[in-house]
Amino acid sequence: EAPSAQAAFNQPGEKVALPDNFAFDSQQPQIIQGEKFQFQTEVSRLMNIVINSLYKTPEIFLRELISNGSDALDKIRFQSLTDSAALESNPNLNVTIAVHKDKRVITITDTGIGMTKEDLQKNLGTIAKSGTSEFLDTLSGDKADMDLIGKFGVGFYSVFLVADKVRVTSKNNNDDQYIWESTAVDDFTIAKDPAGNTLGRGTQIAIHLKEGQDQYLEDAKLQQLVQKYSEFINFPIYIRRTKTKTVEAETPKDVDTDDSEEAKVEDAKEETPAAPVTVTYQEDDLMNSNKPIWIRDPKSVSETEYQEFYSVLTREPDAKSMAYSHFKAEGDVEFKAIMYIPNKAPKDLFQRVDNAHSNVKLYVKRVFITDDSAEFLPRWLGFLKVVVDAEDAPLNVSRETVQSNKSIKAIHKHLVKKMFDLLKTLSADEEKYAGFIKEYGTSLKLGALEDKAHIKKIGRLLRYHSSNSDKYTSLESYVSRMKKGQKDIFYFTGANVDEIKQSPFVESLLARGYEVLYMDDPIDEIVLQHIGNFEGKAFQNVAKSSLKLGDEDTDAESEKALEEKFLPLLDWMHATLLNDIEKVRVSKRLTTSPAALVANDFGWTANMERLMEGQAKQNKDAAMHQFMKSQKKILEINPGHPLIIGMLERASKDPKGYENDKHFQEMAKVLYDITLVRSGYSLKEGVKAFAGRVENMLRVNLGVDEAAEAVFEAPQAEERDQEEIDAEIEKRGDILKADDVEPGSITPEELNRMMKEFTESTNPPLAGPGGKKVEVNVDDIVAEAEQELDSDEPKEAIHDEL
Ligand SMILES: Nc1ncnc2c1ncn2[C@@H]1O[C@H](COP(=O)(O)OP(=O)(O)OP(=O)(O)O)[C@@H](O)[C@H]1O
Repeated sequence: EAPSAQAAFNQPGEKVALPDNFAFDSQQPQIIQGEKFQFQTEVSRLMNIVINSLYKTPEIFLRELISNGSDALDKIRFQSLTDSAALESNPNLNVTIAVHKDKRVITITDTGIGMTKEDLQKNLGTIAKSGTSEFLDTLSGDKADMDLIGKFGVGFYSVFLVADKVRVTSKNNNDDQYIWESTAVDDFTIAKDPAGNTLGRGTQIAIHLKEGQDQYLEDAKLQQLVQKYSEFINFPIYIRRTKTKTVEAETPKDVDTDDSEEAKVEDAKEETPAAPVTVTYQEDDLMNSNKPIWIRDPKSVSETEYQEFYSVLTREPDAKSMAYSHFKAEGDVEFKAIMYIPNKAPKDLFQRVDNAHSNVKLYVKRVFITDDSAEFLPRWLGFLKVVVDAEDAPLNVSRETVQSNKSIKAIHKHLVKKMFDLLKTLSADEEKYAGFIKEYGTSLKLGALEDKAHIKKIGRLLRYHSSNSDKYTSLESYVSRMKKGQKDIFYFTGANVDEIKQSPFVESLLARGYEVLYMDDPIDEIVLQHIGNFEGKAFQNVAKSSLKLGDEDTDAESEKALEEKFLPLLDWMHATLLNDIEKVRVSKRLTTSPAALVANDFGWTANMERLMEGQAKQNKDAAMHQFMKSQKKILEINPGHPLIIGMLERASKDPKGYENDKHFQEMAKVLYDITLVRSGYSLKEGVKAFAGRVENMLRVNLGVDEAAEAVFEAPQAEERDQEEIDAEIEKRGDILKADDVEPGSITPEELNRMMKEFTESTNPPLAGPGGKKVEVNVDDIVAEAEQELDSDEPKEAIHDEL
C-alpha cells in the first residue's frame, strides 16, 4: 500500500526530502557535460508531428508524465513483491509536482523504478513500438491525425510541447544516478550526476518552459490539470507548495535550527520575543483520492466518474464507453472488475486479433501485475477494456502460468459470463444495441467461428439487415415472423444491402411475402455454416439450388409439363453454354428477371467466390480453390418472362438450330453474361468479349454488316529534319552569354550540350495521354535554366531538371 498523504508532509521549517536537482536558467542552455547521443530518426519525426499536431492541447504533457510516473511506481511495487529490498532505497511511493516560478521550471518527481544509464539512452532516445515508422508515414498533420497520434501514445516526447529544455534525473536500484538532457534538437546528453544519489530512487523531470507557456506556473491552473490527470492514478500525487504559517514565539527557535534554504523565518519583531512570527515552509498537497474506483461500491460511483476512469484507462482523453459493468465475483475466485465496451472499435481491432492484447489490466490486491496477457478473454473479445483486481491470483503471471492457473481460468470464465450479461442488457435498448452491432458485429461473428462453447448465446446476440424493416433483426424475431409452411431461415449474401435488394434471387421471395435476411459481411455465410441452425430452423441461402419455399406447387405433373414445354429451349441453351454451366432448368424462384445462376449446395455462391478470391491472392495455387472455382452453376430461366418465351418460340421452330444459328448462340451467351453479373459473379471471359457480343447484336438490330470494319485514317506525325533541330539549338545557345555565368558554375557550352541532348530526346515528340503530342515550351525551360545559373545548385541537378 502507498503511504498515507500525511507521511510525506513536512512540518513548518522542516527540510523537504525531495531534491530540486536542476539548475536551469535561461542563461545556461546546457548544464551538463556528458556523452552526446542522436535521437533515433523516428523519435525526431514523432517529436515534430507531436509538436505540430498537438500544439493546441499542450497540457497533455502533464497527463503523459504523470502516467509515466505511475507506471514506474507500478513497476517498483511489483518488483518489491518478490524482492523485499527493492523499496529500501525509498519506501515512499508517490509523484510530486513542484513549480519554481523564478526559474520558469516545473519538476515532476516520482519514486518509481527509475532508469539506469542504458534505460535513459534507450527509452528516451528510441521508440520500441514496432511499426512506428509505417505509422508515422501515414500521418499528414491534419485533424484526424490528432486522434491517431493520441491513440498511438505520444508519451514522454509530448513534454516538448511546453518545454525548450528538459532534464531527466533518474536513479535505478541497479545503477548510479544519471542525468539526461535535451533541447529536442537532434541530440541529447547523458552524464553521471555530479551531485551523487539525491533521489534515493525514481525519476525527476525538470521542464524549462518555452516562451508563452507560463500558465503552467500558475498554481490554480496547475492544480486543476494535475487533479484532472491524477484522479484515477493509484498513487498519491502531490503538488508542492510554499506556505506561510504564524507560530507562537517559542516555536521560531525550533525552526531556526533548521538549515534548509526554503524554510526561512521572518521574525517580524525580533526585539519582542512574545509576539507570533510567520514561517515559510513547503508542504505537499494531495491531489487525488488515491482509492481505486473499482474497489468502491458501484452505488457510490457516478456515470461521469466511470467515463472519466475509462478515458484514463485507455489513455485517450476523449474516449467514451457505450456500456460498462462493474461487478464483484465470489466463489471459486474472488475479484472486482470493471468491464467497458468502447464507443468505437479500434481501427486495428482485427489486425490485433492474432497478437497478445492489453485489454485486461490485472491487479492483485491493488498491485498492478500485468496488462499484457491474452488469456483473460477469448480473442474475439479483444475489443473490451477491463480492469480486474483479484484477491488470490498468482503474482508472477506470465503467459505460461496464465494457461495453467486455476484462478486465472476462473477469472476468464467469469469475465465471459459477465460480458454476455452486459450484452443481454444492452440488447434491450434497440438503438444502443444497433450501435454495438455496427462496431462489433464482426467480432461477434468471429466469436461464432472460434468459440464453440458459446455459439448458441452468440447466435442470439447477432443482428442482421432484413427485408422486414430498415432496422436490424435478431434471428429470434425473424423466426417469430416466419410464414406458414416455411421451414428455413432465408438469407442472401452480397457486398451491400442495396445490391442484395436488387438480386434476382431475392425478388421472388419478396414478391411472395417471405422475409429475407440481407447479409453484407463477407464472413456471414461461413458464420451461418458454423451456427448450423437457430432453434431447429436451418439457414437457406436463396442463391442455392436447394431452395424450398414451402409453398411450391407440389403438382409434379404440371412441373413436368413445364419442363417438357421448355425442353427445346433448355436443350438449345445447354448445348450453347456447355462449357459454362452444369445444366439449365425452369425456375420457380424468378419473377421479373429472365434468368438466374444458382450454385449447387456444395458450390460457392457469388459472395463466397469473392471472399475466397481475396484469400486465394495469398495462396494462388490452392488446389481446393481451383476446384471450387471450376464448379459449374445451374442456369434457371424464368418461364413467365417474355424474353424467355420469345427464345422458346425460336428454339421450337428449329430444334437443331443451335448448331448453326450464330445469332441465337450470341443471344444465349449475352443472356448468360448479364445473368452472371446480376447474380453477383464476375464475367468469365472479361468485358471485351461481352462488349463484342452486345455490339454484334446492335449491328444485327440495325441491319449493319457484321463483318464490316471501321474506316479510319490516322495522320502520321512527321519527323523533323536535322537542320531544323540544329537551328533551334543554336538559337537557344545565343541566349547564354559568357558574362551571365558565375565563375565555376555551368558554362554556356555545357548548357548547350544539355539542351541538345534534351531536344533530341523529345524528338519524336513526347507522347502524352491518348498519344497526343505534348507541347514543350523550350523558352520556359531556358528561362528556368537561366535562373538556376544564379543558384549554387550542382550542374547535375540542373541537367536532371531539364
Ligand atoms: N518516470 C519514468 N520512470 C521510469 N521510466 C520512465 C519514466 N518515464 C518514461 N520512462 C521509460 O521511458 C519509456 C518511454 O516513455 P514514453 O512515455 O515515451 O512511452 P510509453 O510510456 O512506453 O508509452 P505511452 O506513453 O505511449 O503509452 C517508458 O516505456 C519507460 O520505460
